[in-house]
Amino acid sequence: MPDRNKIAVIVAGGSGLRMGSAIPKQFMEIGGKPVLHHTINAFRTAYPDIRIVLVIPEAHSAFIAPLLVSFDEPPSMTIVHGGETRFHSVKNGLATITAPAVVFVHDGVRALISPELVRRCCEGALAKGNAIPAIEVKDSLREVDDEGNLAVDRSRFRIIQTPQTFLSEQLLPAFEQPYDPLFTDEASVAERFGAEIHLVEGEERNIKITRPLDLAIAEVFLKK
Ligand SMILES: Nc1ccn([C@@H]2O[C@H](COP(=O)(O)OP(=O)(O)OP(=O)(O)O)[C@@H](O)[C@H]2O)c(=O)n1
Ligand SMILES: C[C@](O)(CO)[C@H](O)COP(=O)(O)O
Repeated sequence: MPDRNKIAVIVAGGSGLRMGSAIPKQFMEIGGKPVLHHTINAFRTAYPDIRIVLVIPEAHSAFIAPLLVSFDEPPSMTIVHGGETRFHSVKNGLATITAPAVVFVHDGVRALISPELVRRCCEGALAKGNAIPAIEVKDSLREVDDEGNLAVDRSRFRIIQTPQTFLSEQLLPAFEQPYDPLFTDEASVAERFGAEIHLVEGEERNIKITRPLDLAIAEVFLKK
């Protein structure tokens, strides 16, 4: 397959209610730089010519300028407004894509991602159409319902991460489907549209910064 454009749709359109911070978590600083700075840098390190599509709520526009000045060399970046749910935010980001590309959809708050994982996902998508990073479950699992709870075999499950990476011709048509609350990630959207999903090895450290404890963990890794 000839060399393809690479586009990272970085979704940061959420409100971060579980973090409970005054500043939205995607703009909080770690090691003197906004969380999104670290996320964007991992993609630029993996592929210096990558195009970044950053999805943020209109209400957070004031945070864009400080983010841009945090880079020595500002990235080539398209800014798009977020939607009501993650699905709608991703859809707004995908609307900017007009030519064939490898598309990474990544949670802006997964700032600990390594450039190696970005490259692994790209190679997987080029080989199989999509690549979804996943890690094994460390804890015991129980299935809970109204009747009680039951131990389940954890080896049958995986924890799913981002960047969920696709050839654009597979991902864009899938996002024309009507929204379903079961669409918690891009793999679920593409699968409903008929795609076979391919997992690649994720990273333990690629956490989604959700609560204050996650921020403390991120500081350990990213503080210089
Ligand atoms: N309408 C939305 C909701 C979420 N996201 C993004 O999807 C990623 C994963 O969501 P999560 O971390 O759960 O973010 P929030 O929705 O901001 O958090 P909370 O549920 O605590 O409010 C985040 O990068 C978030 O900004 C988005 O772009 N648009
Ligand atoms: C996409 C995701 O990060 C994969 O684990 C996750 O599904 C996002 O869920 P959220 O409820 O929107 O945070």
